[in-house]
Amino acid sequence: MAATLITGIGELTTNDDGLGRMRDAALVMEAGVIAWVGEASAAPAADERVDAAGRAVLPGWVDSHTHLVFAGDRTAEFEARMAGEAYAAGGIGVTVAATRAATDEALAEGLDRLADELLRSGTTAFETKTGYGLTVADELRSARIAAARADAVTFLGAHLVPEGWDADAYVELVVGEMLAALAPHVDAIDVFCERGAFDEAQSRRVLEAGRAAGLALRVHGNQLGPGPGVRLAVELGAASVDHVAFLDDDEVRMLAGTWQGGRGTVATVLPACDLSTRMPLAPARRLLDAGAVVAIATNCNPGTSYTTSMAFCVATAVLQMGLTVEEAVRAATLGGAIALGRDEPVPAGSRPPIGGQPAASALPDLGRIRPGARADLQVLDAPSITHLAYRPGVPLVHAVWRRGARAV
Ligand SMILES: N=CN[C@@H](CCC(=O)O)C(=O)O
Ligand SMILES: [Zn+2]
Repeated sequence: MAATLITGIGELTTNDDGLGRMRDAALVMEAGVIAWVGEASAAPAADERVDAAGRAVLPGWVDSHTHLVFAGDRTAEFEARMAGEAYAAGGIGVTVAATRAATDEALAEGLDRLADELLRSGTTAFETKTGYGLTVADELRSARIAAARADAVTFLGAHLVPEGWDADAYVELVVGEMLAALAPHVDAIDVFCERGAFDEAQSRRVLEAGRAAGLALRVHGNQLGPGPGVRLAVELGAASVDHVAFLDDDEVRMLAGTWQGGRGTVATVLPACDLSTRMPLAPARRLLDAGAVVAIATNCNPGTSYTTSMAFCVATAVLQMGLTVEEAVRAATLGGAIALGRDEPVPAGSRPPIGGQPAASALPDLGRIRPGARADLQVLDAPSITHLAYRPGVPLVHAVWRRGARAV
């Protein structure tokens, strides 16, 4: 496979502790991975040479929380919310009905459209969830469709109690027949632990069953108000707890404490969702100050956050959550990779460090620009990552490489 040299990089954000943030840099990609990183003046020869002309280069975004397998539209619900109505978990049911009625082809086309949109906006790896099927057959086809395009797939059968079901009986379906059908196709299990969705005992039942099936754990927690989601995620060693808009000091300390002496639970903040539901912004600044590991993701879904723009989320995290640009970029790249257990290479036949399905072939790490990492990067039409927040809303993506191939 031909080697590509990108030279003339004005500012290179590597997320690598040794390499840091470099000026006048160059890198070489070969066979889908980064082969060399260093000063432009020391760059080796390659088959193809690209001049970045002083632009900034950074890892592609790693969007670790999306819901992209769905049909239907919730514009009216959004309008009502902007007119003052509160978001309620029950809105999920509208998308469930439309998703069940859609053909496989329509669902796959919808996913492809959003995945292409992600790529055009600099996202080179993404997770997506089931959760709009809520029958064994509908969840299974969502997982299969997702697996054809996403880098990681999460089983979210416990998204909402479907109409006509008793909550505890539905949980038994999720942890029984549904989990058995989906486990071979997914990396993780998730539960919406919130008033109007699943309570603490039901959430625990779902997560413990997922863990017994060898899956990594995720929790939608503390989104609409204080609740048991974060404590449960920490107690059970979840890979991530997502939303975290309502956290007390103990919960912040608890999340930070999970990183003392090993892998912990990533706090994934979803700034576009907080804005679109008119909820308080998650306390990302407090989390970082306490020593927690934070990821930023879009939570792209038709109800609470219909955006694929990680750049928008990064700008919001800087302008409204108090992160520096460097912290926000790290959370939206390496933070996402950590949440997905992909921040280190995964040898063939072994599981990613957070659990999940054994990798069929070796998987290079995501979220960093360093030798051996997957060659996923974006070139900005700007001299520095600072422009992501300094010029909010401006489409700054100049070029994208994914697995070493030019994608944009
Ligand atoms: N909170 C639960 N699930 C989604 C919302 C899904 C929907 O409203 O369709 C979320 O992450 O915000
Ligand atoms: Zn979500």
